[in-house]
Amino acid sequence: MLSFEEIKSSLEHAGQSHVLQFWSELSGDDKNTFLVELSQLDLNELREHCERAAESAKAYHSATAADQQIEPVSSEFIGSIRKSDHTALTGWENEGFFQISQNRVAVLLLAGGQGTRLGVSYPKGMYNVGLPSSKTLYQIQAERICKIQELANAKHGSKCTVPWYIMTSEFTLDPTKKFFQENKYFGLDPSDVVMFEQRMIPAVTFDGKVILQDKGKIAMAPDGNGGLYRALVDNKVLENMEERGVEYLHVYCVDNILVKMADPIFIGFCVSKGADCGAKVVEKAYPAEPVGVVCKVKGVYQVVEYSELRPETAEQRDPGGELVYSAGNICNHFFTRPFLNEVAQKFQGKLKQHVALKKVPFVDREGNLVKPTKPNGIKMEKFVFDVFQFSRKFVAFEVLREEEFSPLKNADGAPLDTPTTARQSLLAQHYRWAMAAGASFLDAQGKSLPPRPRVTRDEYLPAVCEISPLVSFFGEGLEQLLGQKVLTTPFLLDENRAKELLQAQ
Ligand SMILES: CC(=O)N[C@H]1[C@@H](OP(=O)(O)OP(=O)(O)OC[C@H]2O[C@@H](n3ccc(=O)[nH]c3=O)[C@H](O)[C@@H]2O)O[C@H](CO)[C@@H](O)[C@@H]1O
Repeated sequence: MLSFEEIKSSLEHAGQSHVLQFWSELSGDDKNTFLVELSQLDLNELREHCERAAESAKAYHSATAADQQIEPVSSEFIGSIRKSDHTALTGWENEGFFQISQNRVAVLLLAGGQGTRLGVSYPKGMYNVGLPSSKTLYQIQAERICKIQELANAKHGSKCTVPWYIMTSEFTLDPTKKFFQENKYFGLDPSDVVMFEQRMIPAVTFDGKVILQDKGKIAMAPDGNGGLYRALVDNKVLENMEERGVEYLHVYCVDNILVKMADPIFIGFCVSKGADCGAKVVEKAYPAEPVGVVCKVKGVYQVVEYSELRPETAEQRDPGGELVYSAGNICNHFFTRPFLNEVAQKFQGKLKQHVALKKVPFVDREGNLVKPTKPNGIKMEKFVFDVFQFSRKFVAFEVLREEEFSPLKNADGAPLDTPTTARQSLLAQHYRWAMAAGASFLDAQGKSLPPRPRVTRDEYLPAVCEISPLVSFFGEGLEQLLGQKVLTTPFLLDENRAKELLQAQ
């Protein structure tokens, strides 16, 4: 820990001496806590950070939009589930399973966000969207890892591991760790779940002053999901991957209830194409949908984030009436370990800083706590996809929204991306799987329910059917369990029920 004098002089040097303006009013304990916090700041970079933030704030409104010199990616460039034949899909899947069975594949969860829009005080992964099983997002994801290992083992006679790397932040590390411990890591080996923390950076006023959220506390925020690359270095995560022989990473965000972790088709597609970097996309649903778009900027593949895409660009349509910028980013990325190494060594300091203007509570000069009603602060964030530009071979892969994308962003009451839409998406998918396996449903009074094999989350679901990932990941293996079965809604297929169904045959 640095001494008070050292910190004082560094803050003066950075033009931030106001940070200590209430020092004399703090208790001994508060002084200590504050010194610890200040010692952890990168004081050498503080001046540059504050100056850059102030410049960004000035440039924010006058800036040439990030989406200038933007071109759509051609549809031929994008690999696609919909447009590929059975042979191609099976080939990629086999390749993916082979790599998994050889311990070359890991998944990496971005879980450092604060989930402000959802409005919960705990990590989003701990959210229970109200499924019959009451499973949380973390549990669903953990069980998918168990299952993918089992499927790869069954195919290749292996005993493989898919390590789970989880990037957390100061907000999410402790509760996430505790939650996993309390739940015995949902059946995974704790040594294969590697949690690490991203850095936090100070929020700054429009004129470049660090914001005090309390007399002895700076307003800090995680450095964006692109903080991943620095966090990989800080926490020696790439070394851990190398020791385990991991070559391919599937990086994903916490809130998509349909995420296909370590998806063998996606991994196999990227590996077969010799890609070092890849992204899954879905067709954008409507122009203002809050998803980034995969496109080219100045000839280089990139994602332009929804917050930086002008409405007039988002609304452009081709002569057939389709959105021109329709390749919606679902925050599912593929990276090779060598590519991540290169990014970590050469490029992570060069990643673009994105500016978000936020309402940041602060203490004024008199020491009163103020909750601003309009934005007063700047939070700088890096984005995980900003490394695509450094890729030698980038590929995009289009998947089906109803099978793979239903994010939880907003609290119930909002029209989309809520606990209700997430729950409905999963239940609709599981109902379709049961139908495809040959099941039919009765209501609680024993009356037969009309089949709707192609139902989606936006339609009326005739029956409630939830299938544990420990029983089936992709809908596989259900004919044997559910074929010709008449099931009563609500129906929960967990491992015990699966055993009973097998024994009854
Ligand atoms: C920058 C980014 O990736 N944007 C994507 C993100 O947008 P969106 O704005 O929804 O991004 P979120 O804020 O939800 O963050 C995405 C993920 O990154 C994590 N996180 C966020 C901030 C942070 O400092 N640390 C951290 O780990 C979150 O926990 C989450 O798992 O998902 C959308 C799909 O749902 C995509 O269309 C957007 O292009």
